[in-house]
Amino acid sequence: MTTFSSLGISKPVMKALEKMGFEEATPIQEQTIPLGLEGKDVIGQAQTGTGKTAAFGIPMIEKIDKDIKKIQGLVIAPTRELAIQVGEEIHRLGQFKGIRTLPVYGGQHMDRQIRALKEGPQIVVATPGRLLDHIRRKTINISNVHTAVLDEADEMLNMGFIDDIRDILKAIPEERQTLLFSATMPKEIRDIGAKLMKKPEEVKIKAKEMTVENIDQHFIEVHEKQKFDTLTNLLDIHAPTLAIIFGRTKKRVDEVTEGLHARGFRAEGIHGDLTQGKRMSVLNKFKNGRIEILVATDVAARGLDISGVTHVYNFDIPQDPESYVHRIGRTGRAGRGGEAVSFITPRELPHLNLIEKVTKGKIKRMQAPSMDEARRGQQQVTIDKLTSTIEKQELDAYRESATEILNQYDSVTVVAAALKMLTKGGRRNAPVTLSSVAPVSVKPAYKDKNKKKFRGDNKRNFNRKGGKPQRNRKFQNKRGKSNNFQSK
Ligand SMILES: Nc1ncnc2c1ncn2[C@@H]1O[C@H](COP(=O)(O)OP(=O)(O)OP(=O)(O)O)[C@@H](O)[C@H]1O
Ligand SMILES: [Mg+2]
Repeated sequence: MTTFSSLGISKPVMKALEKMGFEEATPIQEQTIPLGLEGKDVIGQAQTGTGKTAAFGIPMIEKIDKDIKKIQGLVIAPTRELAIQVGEEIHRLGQFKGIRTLPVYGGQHMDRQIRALKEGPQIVVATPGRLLDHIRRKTINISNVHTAVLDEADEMLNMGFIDDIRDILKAIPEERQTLLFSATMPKEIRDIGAKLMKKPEEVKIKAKEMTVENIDQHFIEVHEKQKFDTLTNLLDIHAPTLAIIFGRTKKRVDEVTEGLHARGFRAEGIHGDLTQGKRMSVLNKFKNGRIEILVATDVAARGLDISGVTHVYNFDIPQDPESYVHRIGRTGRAGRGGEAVSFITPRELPHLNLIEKVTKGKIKRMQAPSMDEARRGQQQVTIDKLTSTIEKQELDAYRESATEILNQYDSVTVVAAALKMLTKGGRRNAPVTLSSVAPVSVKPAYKDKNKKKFRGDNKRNFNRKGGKPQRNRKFQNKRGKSNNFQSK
């Protein structure tokens, strides 16, 4: 067990950690915070939900001179929602040191952002496009930045972002400290990253699998046309507290969301074509439980930390194994459990094999549930509610009417009628048709690289390779959550 105080953390940050309920450092924090404090460049890789934000946030905060009202720390993240979330976590960590943190992202009023930048934030958490806009307009000064972080580094160094990142880093002094963090780091991308750094130290928290072991992973082989019925049946059986459903395209997300509405589920979609205001309001509704289902493109795949997400469904299998890791990592965070179910059409089975091989995980086959099981699932939800009402007592006001009705009908009939009335699902048969989509195929690059092992290989063999069994370390934070982070 490593306490934060043994890592040489200052009093104000210790006070913040205590307030946040962080008692012990997670393995990635334990290993990278000292390096960060020494000023070393670091490439940090650890599973989803294991505290990478604080791993780079804490040393960054420690190095800020709070009397200098200039941007000294810069974090770059791939999506707006993630920039906001990381900004909030850094703000919490730096609250007693009096550090000003500002998120800067697209879709926000430029004028308002420029005004906020003039107020002298010391840490900026930005998305690359908007940050470059400010650099080009000279409305941001990052010439005093001494610490730069790429969160979701492999995504930031991938084709879509790499040119922007190069341009941004050019505007920061070369003697900076550069930190790269992600749950996934393909070697080619890591090599690109290392070229932007000075003698980087690599910290990779060893784990048997790339995905967190407390996420139960399943797949269902299902034809395209049956996916939607399978989904609603599963939702009835699982009765998730909060669930994220990933679809391949924006149109797909819209269609699945509409279909879920037609069948009586509280769901909203999130993707890049929505206004920023809408994106935020959908996410907020999801966070405070006003909707129970978020249907999303990969815009929500990385980094988002929403407590209470119990289930992730890959309505469409993702193109890259890395994307699979991040998507399912929206559940099973900070040591909690979670369940992930992926829908695979028969032609996509080789793609599933590739995902298993790259992530070194086992995705267990499960059968598509029947309508009958779904109906029982719906009723179970009602029964649970009924049971908890019984346990709470306070039923005296209803006893007289209950006795009257029981004089007329037998008890099973009465309870059955009550269950029927209370059980949702009247709209479960609403017809829903989605536009058809082509199956995902294995990218040629992956195919070539994995050709030999991949073709005749049997899943079992490549799942068993490498890595010793992991020990689990439990610790409880003050909010009462049991954090079962995996230890090294
Ligand atoms: N030492 C700790 N003790 C208790 N909770 C922690 C600790 N460190 C982080 N957490 C909490 O764990 C959750 C996950 O942290 P974080 O979002 O930083 O994970 P991550 O490794 O960046 O995941 P991802 O790869 O999905 O981005 C957050 O709610 C965070 O506040
Ligand atoms: Mg993260």
